[in-house]
Amino acid sequence: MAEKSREKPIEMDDDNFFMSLAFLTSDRSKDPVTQVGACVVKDGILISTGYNGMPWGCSDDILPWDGTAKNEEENKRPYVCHAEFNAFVNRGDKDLSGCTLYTGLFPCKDCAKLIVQTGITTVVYMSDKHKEKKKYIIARDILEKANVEVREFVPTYSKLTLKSSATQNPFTASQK
Ligand SMILES: Nc1nc(=O)n([C@H]2C[C@H](O)[C@@H](COP(=O)(O)O)O2)cc1CO
Ligand SMILES: [Zn+2]
Repeated sequence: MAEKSREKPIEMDDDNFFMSLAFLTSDRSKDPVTQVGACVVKDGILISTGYNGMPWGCSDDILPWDGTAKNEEENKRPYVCHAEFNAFVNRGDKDLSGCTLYTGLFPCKDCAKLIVQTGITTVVYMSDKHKEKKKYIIARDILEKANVEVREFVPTYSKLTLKSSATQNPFTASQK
């Protein structure tokens, strides 16, 4: 009997796996404009995940997400917990020193400070679409000054097609 030929599975490395997980996590966000997901990883093991949303117990429906209200306090932006922030909160009592953070969007300056203070040593991001804005210039500067390694993720895995408004691009990876 002829033996069935088996294709060797393509290896899915840490970067492709954990960024995909960050994007999957982002789908839980109620933000209709920008869904962001993040995960924290130590030595190839998942420590926690987070996505952007209102603080626990605050309804998602009491304030508009779209930034159209006249006063700042009537918009969602100042209230929302960022994906990275929630990933840190969700870690429980685990030590984050030496961890890698995967995030769909480049961290803001407040999350950059948390990254440094928690001892995270590497940040992998998919999009830095707001990089010219001051708060991201400052964020990058904070990470650089604190010697946090920052790198852009370039997908190389063929089996994934994920979409997220974090990048405004379909995340269509292909094996190179
Ligand atoms: N790194 C990030 N993580 C996040 O979770 N967000 C969230 C907060 C908001 O819900 C949404 C849009 O953020 P902003 O562009 O208005 O600020 O994305 C935004 C950024 C960008 O700083
Ligand atoms: Zn942030």
